Amino acid sequence: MIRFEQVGKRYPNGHTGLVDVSFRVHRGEMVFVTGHSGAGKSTLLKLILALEKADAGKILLAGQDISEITHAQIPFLRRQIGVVFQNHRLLPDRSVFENVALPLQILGLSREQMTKRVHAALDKVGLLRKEKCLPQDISTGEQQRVGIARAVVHKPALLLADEPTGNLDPRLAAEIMGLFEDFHRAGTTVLVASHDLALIARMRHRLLTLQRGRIIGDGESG
Ligand SMILES: Nc1ncnc2c1ncn2[C@@H]1O[C@H](COP(=O)(O)OP(=O)(O)OP(=O)(O)O)[C@@H](O)[C@H]1O
Repeated sequence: MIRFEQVGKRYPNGHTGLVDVSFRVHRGEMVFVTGHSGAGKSTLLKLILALEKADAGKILLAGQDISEITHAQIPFLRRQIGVVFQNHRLLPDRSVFENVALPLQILGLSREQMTKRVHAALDKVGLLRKEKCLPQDISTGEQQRVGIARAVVHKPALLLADEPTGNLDPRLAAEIMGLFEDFHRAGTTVLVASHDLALIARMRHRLLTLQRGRIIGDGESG
């Protein structure tokens, strides 16, 4: 599903993003990426999303070489991917339903199909009964679950998350990670960047460890 071959990324200010990074993630795998602040976790995710461009090596996503992707191809690439951020970035003046429906609007679905998909996604994260609420009227953990519903509503083959449990207490963090495991079990490829080693260790999935832009470990997390 994802293949990095000797990928390097240096930012224009001279900061090292990634150095000689090679790995493969198979379809349906769940993988954690960890490392200290500045180790390159976000850079790795941004390269997969074509938000940044690698300046060495090759990146393949579902067989497509995205190191050479054109602007016109980027929307098609992103349709295969769902993204969850730490601060979920919900639109404050739109209801839970409308926030989750956003990624579907460009797909040209009928109102009926759209409602069905949004309800299915909200159901998966246990929030069907909150669909009419505004983000400010639900808890932080619920807001993060809305962010996850929005990331999966278009049924992406790949789910990426950047510190998705960053500002949640340990119980909520475990609950959110449990949701990622549910999507993994249902066949989605899941890549989660996190520095919450205690939580990762309890979950037993593959763990890639980055240090100063290099992969220094690739093994089981538990
Ligand atoms: N847009 C940018 N411009 C310049 N340098 C950047 C940019 N983004 C990241 N960097 C640098 O690249 C390196 C890797 O950063 P990255 O954000 O990938 O790390 P991270 O592991 O995600 O860190 P954190 O856990 O703090 O989010 C750091 O030295 C950082 O300062």
